[in-house]
Amino acid sequence: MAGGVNLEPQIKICGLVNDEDARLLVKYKIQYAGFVLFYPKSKRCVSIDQAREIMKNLSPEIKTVAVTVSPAKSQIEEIERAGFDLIQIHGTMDMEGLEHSSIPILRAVNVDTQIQMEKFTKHIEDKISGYVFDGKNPGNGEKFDWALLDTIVKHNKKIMLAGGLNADNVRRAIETASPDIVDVSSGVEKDCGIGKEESKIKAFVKAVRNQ
Ligand SMILES: O=C(O)c1ccccc1NCC(=O)[C@H](O)[C@H](O)COP(=O)(O)O
Repeated sequence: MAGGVNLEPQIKICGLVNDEDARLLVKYKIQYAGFVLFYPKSKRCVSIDQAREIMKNLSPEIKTVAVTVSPAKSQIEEIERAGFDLIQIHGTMDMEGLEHSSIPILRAVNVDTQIQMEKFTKHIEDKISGYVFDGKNPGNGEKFDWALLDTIVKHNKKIMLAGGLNADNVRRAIETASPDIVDVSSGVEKDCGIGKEESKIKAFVKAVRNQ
């Protein structure tokens, strides 16, 4: 990646569905907690009320991320009112909704064979605190070619790497792409697919922190 090497990125665990998931994030000192909202097609989708209950188990230093797909203005407002730290946006950006919001944005870029960065007005650009580079279909455990991130210029934005990461491949991903944050969901999930598995989180954290 143009602009620096980060061999011990922060960690985001995405798709929390219950209190136990949240307690594991505290135990393993994970920095970001993601909640999939307003997207019933996802098995990890929770309501804002459920997310707020789960969040009570997090420690204050963990940043909460509302993960959305093409959120409407009213949904952006609801997310802001609920007190999330960041909104992660896949799909389309409702410029009017975002113009009037002050919640920092993580813009998701779902990568297929190349990375094409969007252009935004300065007002929106200033609200984007980082980019989440993810596989083509988010939350499906799909990787993309991490070396594509080599061409990205950071412009003071956080670079988050997602898509098919797990304890076995995350160190290689870090060494290839040197992201600021690594983001995982399927790779630390229980075999039944609902909720996070402690042994997988432990192994993931060990690999990221090179312990
Ligand atoms: O997780 C979902 O089901 C989901 C649905 C719609 C939009 C985004 C979604 N998840 C976003 C993410 O959490 C990241 O894509 C994720 O951390 C990477 O997922 P995975 O490849 O399963 O590790």
